[in-house]
Amino acid sequence: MTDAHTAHPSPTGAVSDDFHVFDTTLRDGAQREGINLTVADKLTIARHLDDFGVGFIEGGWPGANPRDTEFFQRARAEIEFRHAQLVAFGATRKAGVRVEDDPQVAALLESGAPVITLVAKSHLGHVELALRTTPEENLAMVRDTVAYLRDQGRRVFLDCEHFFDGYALDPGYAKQVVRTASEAGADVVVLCDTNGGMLPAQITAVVRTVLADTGARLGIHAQDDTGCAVANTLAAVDAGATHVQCTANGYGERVGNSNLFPVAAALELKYGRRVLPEGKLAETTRISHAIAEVVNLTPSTHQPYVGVSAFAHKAGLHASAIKVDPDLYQHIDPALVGNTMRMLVSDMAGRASIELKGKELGFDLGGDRELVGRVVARVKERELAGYTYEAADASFELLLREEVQGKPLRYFDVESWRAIVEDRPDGTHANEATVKLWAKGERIVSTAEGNGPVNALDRALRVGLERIYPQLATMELVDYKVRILEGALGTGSITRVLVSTGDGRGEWSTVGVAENVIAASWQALDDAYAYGLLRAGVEPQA
Ligand SMILES: CC(=O)SCCNC(=O)CCNC(=O)[C@H](O)C(C)(C)COP(=O)(O)OP(=O)(O)OC[C@H]1O[C@@H](n2cnc3c(N)ncnc32)[C@H](O)[C@@H]1OP(=O)(O)O
Ligand SMILES: CC(=O)C(=O)O
Repeated sequence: MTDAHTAHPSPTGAVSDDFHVFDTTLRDGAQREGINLTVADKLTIARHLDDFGVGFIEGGWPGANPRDTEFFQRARAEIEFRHAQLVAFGATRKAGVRVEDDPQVAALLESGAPVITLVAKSHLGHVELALRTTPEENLAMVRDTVAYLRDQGRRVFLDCEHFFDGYALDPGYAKQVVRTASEAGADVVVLCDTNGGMLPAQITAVVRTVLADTGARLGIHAQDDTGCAVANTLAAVDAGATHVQCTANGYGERVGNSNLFPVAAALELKYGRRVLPEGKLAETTRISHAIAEVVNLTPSTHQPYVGVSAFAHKAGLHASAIKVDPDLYQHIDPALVGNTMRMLVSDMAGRASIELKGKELGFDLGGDRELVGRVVARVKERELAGYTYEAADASFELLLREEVQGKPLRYFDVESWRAIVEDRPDGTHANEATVKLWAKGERIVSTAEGNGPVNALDRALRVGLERIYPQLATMELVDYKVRILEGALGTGSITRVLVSTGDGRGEWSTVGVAENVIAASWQALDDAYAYGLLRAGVEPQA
């Protein structure tokens, strides 16, 4: 027998083998509805995961489809893993087939992966109904496949599918599968909550008993069907599991898998266990978002630790305590996971929220209670009218500057604007807008067409102003959202428009509210360009 550790030494930057963070984004994560990865996507994600510092990256099922087979060929040739070992996933040999003759097992070896995870049945119902074989043959399938792959110099982990449900049905048989795998040479036997129906207390009790009764090294693989996958993973660790299987952002079959990022953060920060290379925890937010980008899913804003809202504070009472010490309303310092604290301004804000937000924007408002009180009152009044400042930081900053300086910040004054939509007999529409403005003492009358009335208005405004403010040429609208606030009033409802604008260096958001969607859009555009010019360092009008 070749020793797997000798044949495939760990990458130089790997953390201790005593505890495994095992990632299965490229296998179980790829089983999520809506994720369709190319080989190039898989290679990119593998690089991100290696960069993060997980110990094992399960790359897929070689032989199951050409993409996974190619992934292993290319990963070996193209990626120099610094922290992780590549893992190939597959099943135990088929019932009644010699392991040497099973093409699926041969494909696992051909993948060249130094580590192989085998999925095996440990639930008697599955042995009888899904495998259509006997309990004894299932044990032989486990024994033969593990021993054969070990003989071929591979390190082997064994996933016991449906372990917890199987244990409830027949604990003796479930444990026999664990012992068989361990005795045949599996380094870790992973107990899987495949249907994801378990709760943390059940996991702790079963893992503790199986560990005591078998002495095998145990791992945990938890699906998230009860919303407890992360809790179940940690419950297994509490009971002695030393190998956790997770996926980036919790992607996985059905509702998902145990989320790698909160699990790694909890292990490092709450358990005090070093599971990532030095300095890598602070990369958590970046890696989470980078992987979301590759799989083409918007990162969840409310994901623990890494979401943009994970350390965003809205309530005035929270802000008043945070002003004294951020730890009073935060379970960790966000910088530990590469995230940042943010203050949200809304009608739930109090003085402290405004002071902290002001500080974030570079204003020291601490000494002026009267000023801060005025800003709080204005925000509450405007939010009642339909404005929302938590989603429109730039409009809030303009409001704040107006209160601080005692007058609005103006780059241009509006005499009037007009937008026309012409319905033509052939069903098409012509959209035209005219704006009349004053800027730097000059009267400007500008007309433009657009693919809608708001676009025409936007273009007329820019065309008119660009000669005076050439900085506007770098700015573009990147998002436009409309929301009807009083649905019951139908077409007479109040409309809120949120606009995001970018200048190649960053983005900012502004808000407008009116009974008329075009008037609300105009307000948001007016703020957007005023804020953009402020960002560009242009002096406002006196
Ligand atoms: C819990 C999990 O998520 S495990 C991961 C599951 N992932 C996937 O299934 C994705 C990749 N799968 C595939 O591409 C295909 O299902 C393949 C290539 C693996 C197999 O395809 P097919 O040969 O057409 O078989 P099919 O998918 O219909 O059925 C699976 C077969 O494996 C057998 N099988 C299931 N589990 C095991 C096991 N642990 N050990 C051995 N055989 C098994 C089944 O009994 C069935 O056998 P049969 O063909 O004799 O009926
Ligand atoms: C192996 C696996 O993905 C499961 O049992 O859920």
